[in-house]
Parts: sequence; C-alpha cells; structure tokens
Amino acid sequence: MAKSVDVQNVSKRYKLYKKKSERLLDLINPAKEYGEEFFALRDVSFSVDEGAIVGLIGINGSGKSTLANIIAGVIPATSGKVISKGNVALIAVNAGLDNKLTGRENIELKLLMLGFSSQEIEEMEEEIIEFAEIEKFIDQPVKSYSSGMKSRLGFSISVRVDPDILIIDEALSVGDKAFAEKSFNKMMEFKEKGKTMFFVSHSISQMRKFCDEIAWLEFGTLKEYGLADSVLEKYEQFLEDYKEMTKKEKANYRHEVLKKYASAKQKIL
Ligand SMILES: Nc1ncnc2c1ncn2[C@@H]1O[C@H](COP(=O)(O)OP(=O)(O)OP(=O)(O)O)[C@@H](O)[C@H]1O
Repeated sequence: MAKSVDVQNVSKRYKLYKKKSERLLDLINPAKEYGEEFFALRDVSFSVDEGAIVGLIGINGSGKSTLANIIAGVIPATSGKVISKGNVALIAVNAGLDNKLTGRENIELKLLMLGFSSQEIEEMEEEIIEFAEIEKFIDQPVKSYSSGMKSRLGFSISVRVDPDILIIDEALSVGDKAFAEKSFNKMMEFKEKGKTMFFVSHSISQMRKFCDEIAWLEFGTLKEYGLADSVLEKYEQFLEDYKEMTKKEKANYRHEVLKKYASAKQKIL
C-alpha cells in the first residue's frame, strides 16, 4: 500500500519566557539560552497508508493540535520532517480565516491563494456559502461570527477545495447536531473516495465510528500507533485510571513517562 503521510522524528520545542525582557535577550544573545525549554512533541514517527483515517488522541496538552498543525504545514517542526503525498487542508476552529475580512472575502482569498481562476471561484463560492449555512452573514466580518459559524465556514471551504489529505481538529464539536451530521456524511464521502484523513477529537465514540488507526500521544511522545479498536480500548482504560489519580500521582506519572522516554532514546543513541 502506498504511503500518504510519513512523519519522521518530529519534535516541536517552545521557549517559555517569564518576562518579555527574557524573550528579547534570547533574540539578542541566543547562545546564552534564556527562557525555559518546553517540548510539545518529542521525536514522533509513524507513517500512514493512502486512504487511512487516523485519529489523534491523548489527554489535554499531549500535542495533538501541534502535530495536526505540523502535518498541515501551518507551523514548522523544530526537528524532523513530514513527507506528504498531495495537498493537505486543515480544518480547525479559527484555522486559516482572517478575522478582519468578511466570510466572502475569506473564501475568495483562500481560493485565490490555491490558484483557482476568478470564474472557478465564482462557481465555488455559492456552493461554499450554502454548505456553511451562513448566507445572511457572509458579508459580515468573520470576527463577528460565533465559533460554530467560523468552523462551518472553514469546513465548507476545505471540503470544496477537495484536498488529498484532510485534517479535522475538533472543528466538528462546535457545530450544531444537524451540521455535525452533514459534515460526518461529507467525511464518509471522502473516506469512500479513498482520501487520507486525520481526526482530532476527545470523543472516543466518534473515533471508534470513523477511524481505522490511532496515534496516541502522551506528553508529546508517541505512546502507541495501531489499529483503532485495540488502541482505543487501552486508552479508555488509561483514562479511567488517570482520572482517579491525585495531582501528585499525575505529576509522578508524567515524570516516569518522560524518564522512560529519555532512557529509551539514550539506548538508541
Ligand atoms: N505557541 C506555543 N507556545 C508555547 N507552548 C505551546 C504553544 N502551543 C502549544 N503549546 C503547548 O504545547 C503543548 C501541546 O499543546 P497542544 O495544543 O498540541 O495539545 P493538545 O493535545 O491538542 O491539547 P488539547 O486536548 O487541550 O487541545 C501544551 O502544553 C501547550 O501548552
């Protein structure tokens, strides 16, 4: 089976500064290393077959959105790389929409940037507006939209553009039930067309219905990658245990996971 997305040793490092002056000093004198290092992703690798639907799971802050953004090319990895076959679209609340522009201007700008002609844009525009169900508000600035409206607009543009690889980050959880159903049907259509999709959600039942494979992230590391049923079962059990832990036990757990990761890495090096 041909590979669609290859995530190779991807890490994402952020610098956390206590004061604005630290950020400035770090820029002026990078050798001195001001601020605290924080890894949102640590050496994550996996590859995805063409047509697979992959769920990204993990507790809050485990790195799901960071990974989704890196695969979509919205933010760069600090090290490692992602090789994708075809064009990638990310659908997330707020992703890729300019708040100052109206809904219509956002559609036009996005389609222009993707290289569509003005005639094609004219044809696609009405379909996008209709699918997004924001007809009356389409000429209002996006900053006046609710999060549901933004997400509907983002979703409608991305699916109409017909990308090879689609990444959906929590965007469906903000819409109403009817729109969520319409979006779900659209995604099933994409699935039947054999497109590769990534799906970020906290809903295990949605994941179970929709995904073939799961990447389970834990404190920025890839804990497991495998078939959906088996990984989701383990994740559900983990969530039950994790929920019962005290704050201190959770901190210890995190410490142990990262220690294990560091020693495994040392063995490889
Ligand atoms: N721009 C940034 N600067 C500093 N830290 C960041 C930045 N973006 C994300 N992080 C941190 O990286 C970690 C991973 O964030 P991310 O949003 O990818 O997690 P997530 O798994 O999607 O979380 P959630 O389920 O809560 O949405 C978090 O601890 C977050 O605070």
